[in-house]
Amino acid sequence: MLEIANLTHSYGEHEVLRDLTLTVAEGELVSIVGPSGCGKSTLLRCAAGLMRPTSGSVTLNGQVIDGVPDNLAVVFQDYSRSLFPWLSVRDNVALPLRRRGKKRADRRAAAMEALASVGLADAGRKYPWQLSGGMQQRVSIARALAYRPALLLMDEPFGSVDAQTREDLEDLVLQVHRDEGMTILLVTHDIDESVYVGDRVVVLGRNPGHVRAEIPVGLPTPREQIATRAAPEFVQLRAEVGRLVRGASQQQGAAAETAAESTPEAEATAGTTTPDSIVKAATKSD
Ligand SMILES: Nc1ncnc2c1ncn2[C@@H]1O[C@H](COP(=O)(O)OP(=O)(O)OP(=O)(O)O)[C@@H](O)[C@H]1O
Repeated sequence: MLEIANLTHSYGEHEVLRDLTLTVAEGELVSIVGPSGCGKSTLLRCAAGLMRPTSGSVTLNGQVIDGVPDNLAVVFQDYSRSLFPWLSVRDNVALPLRRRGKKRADRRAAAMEALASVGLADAGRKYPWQLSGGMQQRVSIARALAYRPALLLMDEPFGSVDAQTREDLEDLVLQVHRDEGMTILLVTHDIDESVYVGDRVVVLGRNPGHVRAEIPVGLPTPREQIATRAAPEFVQLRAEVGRLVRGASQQQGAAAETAAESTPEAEATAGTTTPDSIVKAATKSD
């Protein structure tokens, strides 16, 4: 389904990813974790076709990605910049469906169905700014779900919501993954979350970013927030991933740290998306 081969990316002189190879099978949910600045968002932007890698390739179902493909959706952490404030919630969700060639009434019906699946059946006529942060992120997720992408990319999608909403959204993503067989690549800072939602956890090392380890998560499904997290297998996996991420953080000495320091401009966009890419992602289906 998704094949990332020998991907290298540099911002100017700063090499962020080197020779990274990763395959995601159809219907798989892969979590990506790694120390801050190891290039997780850069990897996702390259996979989304929002950014061209310096070298290497990304192919989706055998097609080289060279621009944002039609059958892909992206959910970013920064929901406040990815919804259009002048469109109702329903129209925000319906907008990308134009690209699917659906009629207006069908687009709206699909949007309402997706909103209902994220518990926002009554919010369709509201505007994004009338909703809480967690609700706005659910709208972003509904928009991605309504589009029924072959591949869903999520960059820290639950990073800005409260703990309870975060758990609800994790379970929603698991449900969609299970019911629709959707292929998902999810970047997170949260080690527990990477194990709880993942079929596989990919740990990135840094300076420059590379695949440090791939850990299959053999936990039974459906998963449940309290029982799954209390299971000895979960506790063991979490410890293993935690050790690998900590090891990756300590991998490089102070010199490498300094070399990896980025410009203020780069920091302004690190871990999120540029305004351009947000607009492109949000309007890619227009
Ligand atoms: N547009 C850009 N221009 C220049 N440098 C950038 C740009 N975007 C990111 N960087 C730099 O590339 C490195 C990797 O950034 P990236 O956001 O991909 O890492 P990350 O693993 O997602 O980080 P975090 O976990 O902190 O969100 C960082 O040093 C960052 O400052």
